[in-house]
Amino acid sequence: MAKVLTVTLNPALDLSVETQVLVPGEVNRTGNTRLEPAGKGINVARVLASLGHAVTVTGLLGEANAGPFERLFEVEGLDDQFVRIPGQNRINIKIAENGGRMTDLNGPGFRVPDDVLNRLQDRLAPLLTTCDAVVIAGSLPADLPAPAVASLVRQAADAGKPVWLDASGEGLEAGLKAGPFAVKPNTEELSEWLGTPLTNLASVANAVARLHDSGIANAVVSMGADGVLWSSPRGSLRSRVPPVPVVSTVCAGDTLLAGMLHGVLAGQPDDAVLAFATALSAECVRHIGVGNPEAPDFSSLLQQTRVQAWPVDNKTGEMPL
Ligand SMILES: Nc1ncnc2c1ncn2[C@@H]1O[C@H](COP(=O)(O)OP(=O)(O)OP(=O)(O)O)[C@@H](O)[C@H]1O
Ligand SMILES: O=P(O)(O)OC[C@@]1(O)O[C@H](CO)[C@@H](O)[C@@H]1O
Repeated sequence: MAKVLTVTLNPALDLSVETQVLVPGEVNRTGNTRLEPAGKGINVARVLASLGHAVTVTGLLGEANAGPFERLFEVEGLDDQFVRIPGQNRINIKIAENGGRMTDLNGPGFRVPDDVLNRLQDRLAPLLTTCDAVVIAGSLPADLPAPAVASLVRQAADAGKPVWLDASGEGLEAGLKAGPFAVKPNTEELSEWLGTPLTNLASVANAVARLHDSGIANAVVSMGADGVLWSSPRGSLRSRVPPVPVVSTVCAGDTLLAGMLHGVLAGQPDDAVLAFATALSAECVRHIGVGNPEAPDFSSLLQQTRVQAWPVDNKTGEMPL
């Protein structure tokens, strides 16, 4: 099994709430609620650890409410190398309505000290000597400038490690310029990066071609219920998800990324990598929290997941997602 380092610059306690249709401005009675330490890199780490990998988690962690995170790292066997900073980790609210609609309320995060990037890079340096891959995932705290993502991607790439990047907005734009090995935007994030709406598979493929033009070897585009498009130097594959009841789609992208990294590091064939990662992300949406590879019916989900080759240069036609 591999050694993976995940970087989370803006962790969050996720407050997940299941409810009927939300009526703004009214008292709404909820179903299940759960408060859990999260943030994209931490979610990826949990899935990778459950798949048997040795995972180190780093990034920035607010000291004021670090306790639940520290307990999670201990229980899940994650090596905690977070840089502590003053202040609170944000609380993000995830409202899952029983009709499948999700509403995310994500906070800006803590204020960071001036020397924080140097401290983080000092922490990363020895960790980069021993890991097989690096995941940099999630947003930046409000006052950490986006070029910080580029600095971290470059540091890991200069150490010879493949970087898997999952960022959005300015962080994505800056990070892409530093040449990560793989990037996992969803269609919304990719559309924002490109500055054009993505309405069909041909437009997604066009955006993916632009990622390749800018030097990115692996583009993994998550398209929600429409599955995944993975384009690499070996070609393009498109997966379709198995039918599942949807409770919460939060963490589905993180689960997908972890599943992809798991298969790639194991040297599995591309279609098997994508099928496994897609099935695991579909498992994830059936409940709150990250995907569970030990789900009793996981092999059935995997069997129902379809993967087909997709010609990325096919930019004609109005092929629906
Ligand atoms: N309704 C659904 N049914 C089955 N699978 C789904 C559904 N929604 C998402 N998935 C699976 O999860 C993957 C990731 O979902 P999505 O594109 O929403 O990621 P994301 O926006 O990055 O998620 P997040 O950032 O909340 O982790 C999809 O590509 C798909 O494989
Ligand atoms: O605000 P960001 O950092 O972009 O996203 C944070 C977040 O929405 O991502 C995870 C799901 O992918 C959640 O655990 C967390 O709340």
